[in-house]
Amino acid sequence: MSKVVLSCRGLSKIYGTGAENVTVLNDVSFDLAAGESVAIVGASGSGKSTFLHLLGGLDYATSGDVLIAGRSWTAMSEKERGLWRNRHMGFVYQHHHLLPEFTAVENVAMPLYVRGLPKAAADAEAQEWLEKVGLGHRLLHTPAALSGGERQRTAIARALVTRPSVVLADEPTGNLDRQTAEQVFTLFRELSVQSGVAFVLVSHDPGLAAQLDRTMRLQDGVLSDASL
Ligand SMILES: Nc1ncnc2c1ncn2[C@@H]1O[C@H](COP(=O)(O)OP(=O)(O)OP(=O)(O)O)[C@@H](O)[C@H]1O
Repeated sequence: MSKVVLSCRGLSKIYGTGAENVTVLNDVSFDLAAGESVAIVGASGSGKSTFLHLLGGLDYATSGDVLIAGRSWTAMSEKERGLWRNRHMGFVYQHHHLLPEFTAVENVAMPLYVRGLPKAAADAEAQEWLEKVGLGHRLLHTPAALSGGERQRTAIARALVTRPSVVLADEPTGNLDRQTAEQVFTLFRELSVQSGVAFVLVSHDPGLAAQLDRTMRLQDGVLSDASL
């Protein structure tokens, strides 16, 4: 059995209090092995983004816990969470979240600067990743001078440059046209497989979900295997 890199145990999330409350996650338990990929599907409002935020330690569960590489988010301070995310996790969202005043290389190198890597070494790593996503000819462009697909490829390079254990992706190609979305997603999946990164994808697109190892459905607060 391969190593578990992400484990959630009895995870619940209730928004609001009293009669107004909404139970979005109800006692969810789930393990992800190193290098494994899973798609989370579910109707709009079923709690997919909430779940992803909790997996990334970006929000607080009402009860239960998430462990990343063996460490629990609830046992960490905000500062420790930031360091642990930088060490173990990559994130890609529907919107690229690139910093507008920095070049593609600097955007990709940003998590390495945060780690304290000297700029020249970080930029060299970032350049390698931009070449892997087919943007070796766009190194010094700022986000405004990149196409939508190029921005998402830059965001993918930034998520993988730290060689994380887990990547969380929330509709990573949701803003792209169908053909570009498929190309960008296939590249993302292939690079994750090559790097041995575990992958959690939230997507409305069954075609993308089908490319991953497993599909799980979130419905009425319960996470279940969608193939059953
Ligand atoms: N801060 C909040 N306070 C109260 N309710 C919230 C909050 N954030 C989300 N919700 C509710 O929790 C439920 C789940 O929201 P979430 O965004 O996780 O769903 P989703 O499955 O990602 O939806 P979509 O596919 O439309 O993006 C929704 O009913 C939403 O209204």
